[in-house]
Amino acid sequence: MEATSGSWISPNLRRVGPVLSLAWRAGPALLGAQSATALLQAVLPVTIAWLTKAVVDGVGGRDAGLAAGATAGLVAAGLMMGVASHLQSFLDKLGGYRSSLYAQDVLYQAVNRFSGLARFESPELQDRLRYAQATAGQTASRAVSGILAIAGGVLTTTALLYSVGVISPVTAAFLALSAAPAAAAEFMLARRRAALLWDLGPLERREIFFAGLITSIGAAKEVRLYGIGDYLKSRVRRERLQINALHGTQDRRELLTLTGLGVLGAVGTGGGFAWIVMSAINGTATVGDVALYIAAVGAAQAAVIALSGSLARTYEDLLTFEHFQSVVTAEPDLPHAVQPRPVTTLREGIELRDVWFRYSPSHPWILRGVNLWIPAGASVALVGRNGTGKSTLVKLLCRFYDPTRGQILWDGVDLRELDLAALRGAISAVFQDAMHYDLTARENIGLGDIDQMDDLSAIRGAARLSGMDDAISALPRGYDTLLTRLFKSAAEADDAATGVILSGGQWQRLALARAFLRGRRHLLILDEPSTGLDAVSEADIQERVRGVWQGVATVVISHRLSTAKAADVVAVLDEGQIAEAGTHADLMARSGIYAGMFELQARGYQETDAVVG
Ligand SMILES: Nc1ncnc2c1ncn2[C@@H]1O[C@H](COP(=O)(O)OP(=O)(O)OP(=O)(O)O)[C@@H](O)[C@H]1O
Repeated sequence: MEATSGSWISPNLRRVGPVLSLAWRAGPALLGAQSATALLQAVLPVTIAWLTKAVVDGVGGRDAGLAAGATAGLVAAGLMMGVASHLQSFLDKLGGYRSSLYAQDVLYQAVNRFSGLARFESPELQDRLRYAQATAGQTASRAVSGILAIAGGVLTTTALLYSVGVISPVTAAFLALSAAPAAAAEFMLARRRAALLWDLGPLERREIFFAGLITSIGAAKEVRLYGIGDYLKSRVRRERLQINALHGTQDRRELLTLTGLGVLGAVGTGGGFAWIVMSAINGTATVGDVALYIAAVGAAQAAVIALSGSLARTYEDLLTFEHFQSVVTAEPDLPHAVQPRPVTTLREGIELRDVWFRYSPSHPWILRGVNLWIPAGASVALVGRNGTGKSTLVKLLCRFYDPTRGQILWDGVDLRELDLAALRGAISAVFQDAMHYDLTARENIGLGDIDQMDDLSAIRGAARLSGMDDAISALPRGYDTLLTRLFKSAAEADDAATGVILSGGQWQRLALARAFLRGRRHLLILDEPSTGLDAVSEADIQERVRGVWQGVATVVISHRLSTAKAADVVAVLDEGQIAEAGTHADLMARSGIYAGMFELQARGYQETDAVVG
C-alpha cells in the first residue's frame, strides 16, 4: 500500500484534485464560500500582528492617529476573526451534508455497476468498501475542510515568518526552527497512522463479525443452545487486544516524537525572543517590533498546531478517500461487450459447451468440462450430491461469473456478447439462499418486479399463486405488515403492531411469489424451491409452477427426486461433469447414479414414510 512506500507526498497531492472536484460537483457555490472564509481566516492573524506593532509603535512614539487607527483596525479584525471561525464551521457542516449525499450516490451507483459476484467475495474489496462508506459519510467533506485549513495554515505561517523576517531575519530563523520540524513530524506520524488504519482493517472486520454474532437475532438460538457466548466474547476480546496493541505502538511513537518537538519548539521561540529583546535593548529594534514578535509567535504557534492537526487528519482522510476512489473508478468486474446483442426470445435453447469453472486460480475446479443442452420450453432437473457444483452452474447461467474455460450459448450466442441487463431481465429465479428482506410483505414480493411494487392486485395475484395470500391477509397490517421485528414503522405506536416473523416454508413461498410476480420470462431457475416445504405443499407448488411456466425453459435443482422425475430431462452432475442425462425413464433403465439415488430415496419413503433429502 502507498502509505508505506517511498514517495508519498505526490500521491497525496494527486488525491487533492479528486476530493476538491467531488466537493465542487456537490456544491460549487458552497466550496467558493468555504474557500473565501478560509482565506479570510488565514490573513487575519498576520493583519492582527502588524496592527499590534502599529498600536505599540503609535503609543511609544506618541502618534495618537496611528495608535487610534491601528486600535480600530484591531477591534475590526478581532470581530471578523470571531465571526469567520463560526461561519467556517457552519459552511463546513453544510458542505459535509452536500458532499456526503453526493459521494453516497456515486459510491452506491458504482457498487451497483459490479455486475458479477466475485468482487463481493474479495476481502480487500470488503475493506475498501468499508472505508469508501466512511468516505461517503464524512471523510470527503472533512478532507475538503482539511485541505482549505492546510492552505490557510501555510499562508498564515509563511506570512508571519515573512513579517518577523522583515524586522529580524535571525528571529524568523528561530521561529522557523520551532515550526518546521513539527509540521514534518506530523506528516510522518500521519503516514504511519494511515498505514495503521489499513492494518487494522481485517482485525476490525473480524471484531465486528464476532460482536455481531453475540448481538444478532439470527445467531441467538445457536449461541444459547451451544453455549458459545463466552467463546465469541473471547474472540471479540482477542481482536480488540490486537487492535489496542497496534494503537499502543503508534501512541508511544507519537508521545516520543511530539515531546521532542515540544522541547525543540520551546528552544526556538525562546531563542527568538531573547534575540529580539537584545536587539531592542541595543536599539536595532523598536518596542513595537518586540510586540510584533510576541503576537507573531502566539499566532504562529496556533497556526502550526492547527496546521499540524489538519495535516495529520487530512492525510488520513485523503488515504481513506483513495479507497473510495478505487471503488468508484473500478473497471467492470465482468467484461462488457462493446456492442451488446439484444436478448431474443429463447427459440432453440441454452448450451453449456465444455464449461470449466473455478472461483479463483487458487480454488479447485468445480466444473470440469460440462456439456449440457437446456431446450427452449423444456424443464431440466439438475441432481447430484452436495457440493458437486449445481448452484455454481446456475450462477453461471445468470452470468454472475464467466466460465473459466468454455462457453454458454443462448440460442447460439455467447452470454458474454449479450446485453447483461437484458439477460438478467429474461431470467426469473428462486435461489437456494433466497433473501428474507426486513421489509413489508408487499415489498418482499414487489421486489421481484419493481415496476409492479405499487400494483397490489398483481402482488396479491403472485401471493395467491404461491399459496401465501391468505396467510399475508391475516397479518396485523395485511400486505403492509413488516416481516421483521428489527424495525418499527413510523405509523406503529404500540408494540402489538410491530412486525411478524414468518416460518421457513412461508419465506420460501414468498420467494416463489417474488418469482411469480416477474411473470413468464425466458428462463426459470429454481434452486431447491421446495426447501422447508412439506410434501403436500411441495406437490402443490410444483403444480402451480407448471401452470405458470409451462413451455418456459426451466432448470430445477432438487434433492427430492420426485421433483426431478417430473422434469423433461434429468442431468446428473458428478465430479464436475454431467455423468448422465436423459428422461427419468432412460436413467432408471440405465441403472446408473440416478437410478441408485432414486431407489435409495424411494426405499426411504416406503420404509420410514419420511422424506430423505
Ligand atoms: N463463492 C464461492 N467461492 C469459493 N468456493 C465456492 C463458492 N461457492 C461455492 N463454492 C464451492 O463450490 C463447490 C460447489 O458448490 P455448489 O454450491 O455449487 O454445490 P451444490 O452442488 O449446489 O451443493 P448443494 O447440493 O449442497 O447445494 C463447493 O465445494 C463449494 O464449497
